[in-house]
Amino acid sequence: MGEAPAFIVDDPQSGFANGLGLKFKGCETAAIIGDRKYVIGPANDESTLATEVQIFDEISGNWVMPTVLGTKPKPGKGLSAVPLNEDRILIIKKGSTSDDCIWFLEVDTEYVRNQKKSLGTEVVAWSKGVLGNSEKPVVISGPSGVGKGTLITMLMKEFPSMFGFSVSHTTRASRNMEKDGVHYHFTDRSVMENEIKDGKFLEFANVHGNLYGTSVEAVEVVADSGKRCILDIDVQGARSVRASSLEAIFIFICPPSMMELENRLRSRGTETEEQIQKRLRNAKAEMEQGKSSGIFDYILYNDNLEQCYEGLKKLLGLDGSAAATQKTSPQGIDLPLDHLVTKIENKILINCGVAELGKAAKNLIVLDVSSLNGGAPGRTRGLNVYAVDSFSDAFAGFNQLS
Ligand SMILES: Nc1nc2c(ncn2[C@@H]2O[C@H](COP(=O)(O)OP(=O)(O)O)[C@@H](O)[C@H]2O)c(=O)[nH]1
Ligand SMILES: Nc1ncnc2c1ncn2[C@@H]1O[C@H](COP(=O)(O)OP(=O)(O)O)[C@@H](O)[C@H]1O
Repeated sequence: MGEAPAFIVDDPQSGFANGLGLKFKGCETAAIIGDRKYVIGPANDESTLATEVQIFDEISGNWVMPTVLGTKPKPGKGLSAVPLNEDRILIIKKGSTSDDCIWFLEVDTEYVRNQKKSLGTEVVAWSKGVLGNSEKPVVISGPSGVGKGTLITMLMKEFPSMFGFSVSHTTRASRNMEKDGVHYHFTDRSVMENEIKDGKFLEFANVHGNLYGTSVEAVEVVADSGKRCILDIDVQGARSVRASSLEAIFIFICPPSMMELENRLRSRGTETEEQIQKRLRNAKAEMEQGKSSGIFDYILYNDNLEQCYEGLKKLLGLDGSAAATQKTSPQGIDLPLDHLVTKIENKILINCGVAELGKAAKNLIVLDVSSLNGGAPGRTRGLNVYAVDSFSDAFAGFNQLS
């Protein structure tokens, strides 16, 4: 049996409904947790373009120094604060860019009690509220020189708003045309090994004598932008991802022959003879594992590039129809001033009001708070955001609503 809603705000202008609700005074909002009131809004100091949180401690009767959260709320756009538990508040605000940022704050209650001269709140996680991100990430593997990079570049060029590349870390030297942070994050082995120890990597492997790895951050950055993540990783990495909690589609790319693979590697002209020989030796084992390991959902032969690309698009459901493109394009969420927020257990429903004629954006947005995984600052992204058609769709699974 489901619980009653924690609160439902019928009239946002009327103040704190059920002791937990929202207060809209222009672009200001507040939440009360126990003896503390958290007021969130534009900074009093007009010269700073910031949103601030101020905490009022009822017991000491003191206001705590404001903490800066990020850029100012957008004029005319909504801002809400939802208490999640004793020390966490979810702040929902329209970002300063075209996206809606959802800020999830962990409040340092210790500070409020001790009146320390430090920040009273800390942003522990954030997520951009973008719809259309439910498609599984795509893992692409295959021997060096088979054409993975070429195929991925074609896909990203044709569907720029749909796919985002997971930028790996590597200890290998950069090639002429490669840019740090775009093709790879080029790094030192000792730095990367420490980061691996710190749990920052989803997977890593020694490939052709260098260390390569996918950071959790690399995948989250793409997810936060509302795009479908593409990973270009070797077979060992694909095996690790298969064993991880990341659900993905695994595609292995094969060359038409080893001779053609060698031709492509040589004509690319990015490796020394020694490196080419190493890559060709490794290619044999990779081909065997790729075809027989059971890791991969699909095998594609890259003989004719155009045909292989068409095959890839077909696997990804991109058959060229407008409907397919529409289905996976991310949509930002509008957040008007007069939206309503409802929280039931782990779900928060934002009702953004009546749809503007001709606008595709859905107006009932669900934030699934249970998908937040907690942890260190900057590591806790992953709020699951989706649109529904009706209130009951949002809370399907709860047996009873009061
Ligand atoms: N496991 C793993 N492999 C990666 C990662 N990034 C790249 N690779 C693989 O490392 C191998 C070498 O990549 P690279 O040095 O760019 O050479 P190329 O494949 O010949 O273009 C390829 O098989 C890539 O798929 C990663 O983050 N993790
Ligand atoms: N189907 C194909 N036919 C001929 N050359 C190809 C084909 N696919 C890719 N290439 C070329 O082969 C070389 C290696 O491709 P690349 O995408 O760098 O491989 P990978 O990323 O798998 O190492 C590049 O010069 C690319 O232009």
